[in-house]
Amino acid sequence: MPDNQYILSLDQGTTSSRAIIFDKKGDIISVAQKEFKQIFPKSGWVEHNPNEIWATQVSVAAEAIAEGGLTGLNIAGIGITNQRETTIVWDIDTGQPIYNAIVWQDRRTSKFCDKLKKKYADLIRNKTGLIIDAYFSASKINWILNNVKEAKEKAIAGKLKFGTVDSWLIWKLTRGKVHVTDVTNASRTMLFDIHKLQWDKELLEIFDVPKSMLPEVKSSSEVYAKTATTLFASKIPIAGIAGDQQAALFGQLCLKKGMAKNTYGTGCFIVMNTGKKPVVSKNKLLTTIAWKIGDTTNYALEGSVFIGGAAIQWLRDGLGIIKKAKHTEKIAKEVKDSGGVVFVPALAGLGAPHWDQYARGTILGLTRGTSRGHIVRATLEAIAFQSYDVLKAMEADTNKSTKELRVDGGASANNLLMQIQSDIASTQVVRPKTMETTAMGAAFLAGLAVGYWKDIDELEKIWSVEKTFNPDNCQESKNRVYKQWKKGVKRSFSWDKD
Ligand SMILES: Nc1ncnc2c1ncn2[C@@H]1O[C@H](COP(=O)(O)OP(=O)(O)O)[C@@H](O)[C@H]1O
Ligand SMILES: O=P(O)(O)OC[C@H](O)CO
Repeated sequence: MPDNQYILSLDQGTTSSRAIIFDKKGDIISVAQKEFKQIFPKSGWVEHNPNEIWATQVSVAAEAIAEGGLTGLNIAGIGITNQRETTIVWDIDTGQPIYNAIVWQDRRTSKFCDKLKKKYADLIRNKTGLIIDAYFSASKINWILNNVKEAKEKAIAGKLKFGTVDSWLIWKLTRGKVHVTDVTNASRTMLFDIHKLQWDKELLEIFDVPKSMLPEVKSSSEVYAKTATTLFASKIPIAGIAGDQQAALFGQLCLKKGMAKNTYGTGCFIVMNTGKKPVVSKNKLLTTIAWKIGDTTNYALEGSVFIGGAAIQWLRDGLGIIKKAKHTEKIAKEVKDSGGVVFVPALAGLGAPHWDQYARGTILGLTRGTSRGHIVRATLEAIAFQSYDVLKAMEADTNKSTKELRVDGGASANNLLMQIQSDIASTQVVRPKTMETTAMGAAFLAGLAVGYWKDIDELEKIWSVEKTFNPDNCQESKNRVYKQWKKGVKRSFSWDKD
């Protein structure tokens, strides 16, 4: 591979599209990022404009290439990583989406999912590893087909395509020639059998989705297609795809069974590599596909916490008690503990391991002595406690204690939060030097496919530690606050149910 070659990673997230160029040492050459509009048509509904997703993504890609002083000829391969579950349906005749992208956070299909739970909970869990919830793509496709004029007829006639964001981007990058996804994204649709690695006929019937709409499912690291020449003035191989949480697991090099990472972004996503066999959770975690490279499929357990850093945003934008997210560390240090305050940030229901879509945010234990510091500290504790609840469930499922948790995402910059996490979970919390682990994971997958990096050993040399947080030994106080937390969580359950 000549020296002037790089890997371009497209990281299409919930709030922004980013493009990052990596060199062989894993160093970042350039980054470009654009936010796009969040559309909230009704309470609980969240949409994106797929054309805006595409426009922002392609423009940041061009910007990153130009900023690095490069052209398409310098890009050895493209890796794509994306917000998962978000559902796009488009018409192959017009090339246009028939509805906005329905975002993973969207709750409009909750009632439909409630009905399905009664009959299909076990069947769906056994085939897909998932717990029935509006979070996943299947009920969102069903909604589009039943609510957009003529959609059902067009779908039956084979005129519509469905894709998670990776599929949509590849469709656009190839000017409508290639309709693919990878196993990690497919495993989040609720239509994919994670054991047989294929779309499942029975699930397609339950959700009333014609098979012709679905993309071909590929591994996470192979050349799927080349970009259309008109885009980057050269045909660049698209060579890696993974959902963003799986990409982060790979980018954190959690390649061995038992290794786990937590991404502290808007939500918290804790994912543990469980090796070559899927582990069926007895504790309401999701079984999902970590990646497939060659013929080898790696599985993972995942716990998604819906509100993580978003709780900090709420302190800033909702309550107005902080000016910047990063101020939380200093403010929380003004008090020695949360003074008995417990904040359960169930602002969008509770995800793993509770799965209560009717839970709502709860602040308990207020007294006249409660200060802003207590509430801010309770918020940081809540992020750590929610993640710990998931970790405990993982430990119970795998019969092993977690020795090390690798961390990334915006809120992992908060040293106090990381220390609280280490203390409460009694585990080492390890923050890497390169925090762009999601983009890096997709770059690694693409780079392996095109021979930019030879093998995993070469990747191991790239990842390095920035800071390690070691747990304190205050078991007694830990037990006390955790007990209070559990009490608070119970109080938040079913709050919004009639
Ligand atoms: N120093 C900090 N302390 C606590 N939370 C932070 C800090 N910096 C950023 N955050 C939170 O991290 C989130 C942004 O992280 P990011 O990884 O960019 O999220 P996403 O990819 O989900 O958009 C925001 O919700 C923000 O409130
Ligand atoms: O875009 P993020 O980083 O908020 O991640 C979204 C997840 O993939 C949803 O499952």
